[in-house]
This record gives sequence, C-alpha cells and structure tokens, in this order.
Amino acid sequence: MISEKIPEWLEFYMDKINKLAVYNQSNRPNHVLVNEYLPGQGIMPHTDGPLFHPIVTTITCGSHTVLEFYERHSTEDFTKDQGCTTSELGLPKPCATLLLERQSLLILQEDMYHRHLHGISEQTQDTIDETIKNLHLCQAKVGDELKRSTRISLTIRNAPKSTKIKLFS
Ligand SMILES: O=C(O)CCC(=O)C(=O)O
Ligand SMILES: [Fe+2]
Repeated sequence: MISEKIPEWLEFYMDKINKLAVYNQSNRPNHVLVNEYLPGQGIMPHTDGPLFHPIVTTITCGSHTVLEFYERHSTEDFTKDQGCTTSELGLPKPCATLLLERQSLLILQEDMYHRHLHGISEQTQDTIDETIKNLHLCQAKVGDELKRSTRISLTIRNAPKSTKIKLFS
C-alpha cells in the first residue's frame, strides 16, 4: 500500500476519531476508504482481513444504510461456500443488523471484526423492525420504511504496512 497525504477536510474527521481514544498511539488511523452507494447498491458479505488493524471506524454521510453481519465459517468452509451461514436457498443469512443513520459513527472491532462478515444488501429501501440491534440508539422507529438515497461512507482505519512513495508531485 502506497501512502499519499490525507486531505485536510478528512484529517479533521480523523482527529475527531482520535480524540475518542479508540485507537492506541501505535495504531492511529492512517487510511481512509471513501465508498459511494446509489440506492439499490450494496457490498457483498466480506471481512476486511489482515491488511488492517482490526478496529474500523465508519462515518455515514448522505443516506442511512443497514449493515448486515454474518457468522463466519472456518477457513476450510470458506472455500466451499460464501464463508458464512446461509439460508436453505444458499443465500447469506445475517445474524445481526445495524441501522447506520446519516451523520453516525460506527466502531467495529473484536468479534464483530474477526468472527463475522459484513455486507450491505442491494435494496432501495429498508423496513425498520425490532431485529435491528441498535434501534434504541437511532431516531428511526419500528415500522418506518426508509428510502435510501446516495450514501457516502468514510471508512477510517489503520493500515500497519504502508509505503511512503510519492505517486504524484
Ligand atoms: O460502506 C460501508 O459502511 C462498509 C464498507 C466496507 O465494508 C468496506 O469497504 O470494506
Ligand atoms: Fe468491509
């Protein structure tokens, strides 16, 4: 991984996250991934893997989304199927969901990083029900139908191995 200077506007948010003291001095965030999702777009169940320090902080901008978690199988099973618990039809079956409201910060670590996959299903709206684990922290209520609009996520974390080579001068 080759490092580039983080733009000032992003440093502002990284500093804010640093003040929460979720990271140690040795693994302070040095990496930001910006993803854009149009309504109906998502991301397949996956783990973020060993390339990163296993604490992920994600700021949600624009639209809400629903982040789904799946129990991760052993490495052996991983080669046979999707690497997570599936329904009878072979579709990934979430064991937990979180509503990520706009302007929220998600901190993902420990078992949720190592022992679960995460993904976002390809939907244009979400029906809010009591299975959403963080509903008590949200403004949305059971029964709400939330239409997705464009969501930008800022995934801020530490990549222990990065090379300081200037790509552009
Ligand atoms: O957009 C998000 O909140 C999740 C993104 C993600 O999981 C990833 O890029 O690895
Ligand atoms: Fe991810």
